[in-house]
Amino acid sequence: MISAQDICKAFNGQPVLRKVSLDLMRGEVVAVIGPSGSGKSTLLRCLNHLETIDSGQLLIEGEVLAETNAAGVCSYVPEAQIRRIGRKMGMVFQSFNLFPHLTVLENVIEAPMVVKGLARAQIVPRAEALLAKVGLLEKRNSYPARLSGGQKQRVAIARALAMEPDILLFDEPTSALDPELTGEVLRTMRELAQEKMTMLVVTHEMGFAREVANRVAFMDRGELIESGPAAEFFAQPKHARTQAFLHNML
Ligand SMILES: Nc1ncnc2c1ncn2[C@@H]1O[C@H](COP(=O)(O)OP(=O)(O)OP(=O)(O)O)[C@@H](O)[C@H]1O
Repeated sequence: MISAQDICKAFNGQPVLRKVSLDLMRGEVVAVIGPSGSGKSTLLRCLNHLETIDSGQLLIEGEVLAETNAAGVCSYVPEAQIRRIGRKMGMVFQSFNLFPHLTVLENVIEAPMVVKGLARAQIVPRAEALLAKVGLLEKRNSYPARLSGGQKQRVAIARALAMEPDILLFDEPTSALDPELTGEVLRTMRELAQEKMTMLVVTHEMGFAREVANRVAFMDRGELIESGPAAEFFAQPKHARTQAFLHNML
């Protein structure tokens, strides 16, 4: 699980996250929604240590990643620990971030070989099983340039799963896709949710948030305004800012 408490983050003196607190329990799917520029991606990137926080506390699977003392000084655990904790999380980006010079299969086996030191023969069967799971086994020798956006994103999901993470973080996984290709990616994510994969999903897909997420969190201007069970959240948003946002989106 993830526990983020009172996370603050500024870029060039401009606050982007203002005391954001969010918990993600094991097996839970949480969707983070909100207007453009509200800090959703920054929050996700802070959880995955792609950005550092200025203050607050981050716990990943019960282990401290960063904490802030009474004097307000924030410190991270040592680098080796950061890397080990980081491996508990897999990340899927809006822009896929596949290696263009590697085939689909090579993309999936790269990190387990380089980061975990697994032998190729050890990881290939698992990589092939993951590609079969996302419906792309027949593309294993293709290069990313030959795939559609939806296929690329499904490879990116298989690649993240190949590291056997406890938690998957998705940063607007369908935003770069043509509308007709979002369905196949959302279907894969829905299957993962059914298998009780713990997932935090920054998304503009209200349908996904409503149907698949257990909980929805709404961010606006760097603040986490409210969060709650998906059905309740959509039926009875409590805060006026949430109501206005949903009114425009739905
Ligand atoms: N590396 C950075 N340097 C400076 N400013 C940044 C950086 N990353 C994000 N920001 C700023 O932080 C604010 C929040 O950005 P963020 O990408 O987290 O928002 P978001 O809610 O994910 O938006 P979107 O839905 O458009 O992706 C924005 O004003 C953005 O310009």
